[in-house]
Amino acid sequence: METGGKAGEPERGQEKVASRAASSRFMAALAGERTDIPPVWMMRQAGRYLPEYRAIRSEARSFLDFCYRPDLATEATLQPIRRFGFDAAIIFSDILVIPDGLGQPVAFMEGEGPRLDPLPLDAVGGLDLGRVAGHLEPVYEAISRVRADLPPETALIGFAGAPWTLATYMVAGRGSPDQAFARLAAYRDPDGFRRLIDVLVEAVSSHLVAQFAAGADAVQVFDSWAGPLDTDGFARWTTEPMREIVQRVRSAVPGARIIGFPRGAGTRLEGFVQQTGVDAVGLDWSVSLERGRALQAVATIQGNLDPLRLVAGGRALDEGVEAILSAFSGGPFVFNLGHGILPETPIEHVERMLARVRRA
Ligand SMILES: Cc1c2[nH]c(c1CCC(=O)O)Cc1[nH]c(c(CCC(=O)O)c1C)Cc1[nH]c(c(CCC(=O)O)c1C)Cc1[nH]c(c(C)c1CCC(=O)O)C2
Repeated sequence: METGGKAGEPERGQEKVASRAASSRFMAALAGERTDIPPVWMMRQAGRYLPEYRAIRSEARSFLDFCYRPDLATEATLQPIRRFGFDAAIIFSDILVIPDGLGQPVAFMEGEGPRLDPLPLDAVGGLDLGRVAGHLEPVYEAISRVRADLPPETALIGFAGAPWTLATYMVAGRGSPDQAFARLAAYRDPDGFRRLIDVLVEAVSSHLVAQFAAGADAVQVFDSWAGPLDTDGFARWTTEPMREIVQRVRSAVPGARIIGFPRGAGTRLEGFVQQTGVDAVGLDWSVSLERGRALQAVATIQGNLDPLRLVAGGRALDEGVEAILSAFSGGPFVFNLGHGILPETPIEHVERMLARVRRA
């Protein structure tokens, strides 16, 4: 592994958090090092494309019940590591455990995605921050078990949804492609919306700190719906809350490694990185290779293969992988998809991608 700091790098990596996977390729990349072979993992790497996941999925009454069963969550987290030997495991859970923990119950409808009773902004005071840590205890238990079972060179990633993305589900009660409902709510009642975001900043920060305490080596914050925000909204609801989360987590866990993933941020990525202080930034597949390379001067980048190339296989896959490797291998880089792996992805395509990334 080569070491070489990044240009313009502030005092990053001075105080290192005690990490079981401190010597791993993945942790080196998060520290700003260029590695000989890029570390690789996949968003949604545990899940329905794996027969062994489908086999244990029916053991739980519901998807959230599955997430809250440490035995099942541990097994699902380890499955893709055993099969593919990724450089990092990500704890099997969901971003919506936070609203569920705050007392806004979440249900997953087969084939329809999540459903919540929509939260009116004047009911934000009824959310119960005191409930979250106890409710999420099974997640921390699963993290401890996974860390104990993982090879030391495999990093364990904890995660949370970003406040804006969580808020979109909480106020609308479901997902939507443009988040019109949440954007309108934020325009009509910015003070009420701010109160919701403030509650979520606190819940997300505590959840991330607790995941580090349980054994996570790094964390990723998913802002899956950052894209539809306008310039002012992006600053208020994505960048500013993330800046505060980074600050809070690092004050509790010095040297904590944090990956931000503001999906759809486009031209706003540089500002996001500089203003939040994240160690690494996830790139969706719409981010050009040139922009990605420019970002490596300020942060480690992670991404950004179109998950449909992985479904297609063949030339589409090979060319996509090669283009990313040749553009990004000269700087700090974690190979990943630009969003989660799709359930219809053939396993042989994942093997082919890994062989190319590792030049095996
Ligand atoms: C928005 C969001 C959610 N969850 C998540 C996000 C952010 C990333 C993104 O944008 O996709 C994040 C998430 N969800 C899940 C993980 C596990 C770790 C991993 O392997 O990456 C992670 C990191 C498991 C899951 N979360 C979900 C599944 C599928 C449910 C099942 O297996 O029955 C899994 C494996 C369900 C889920 N969970 C969510 C939705 C919208 C859905 C339904 C859509 C779908 O089915 O893919 C909310």
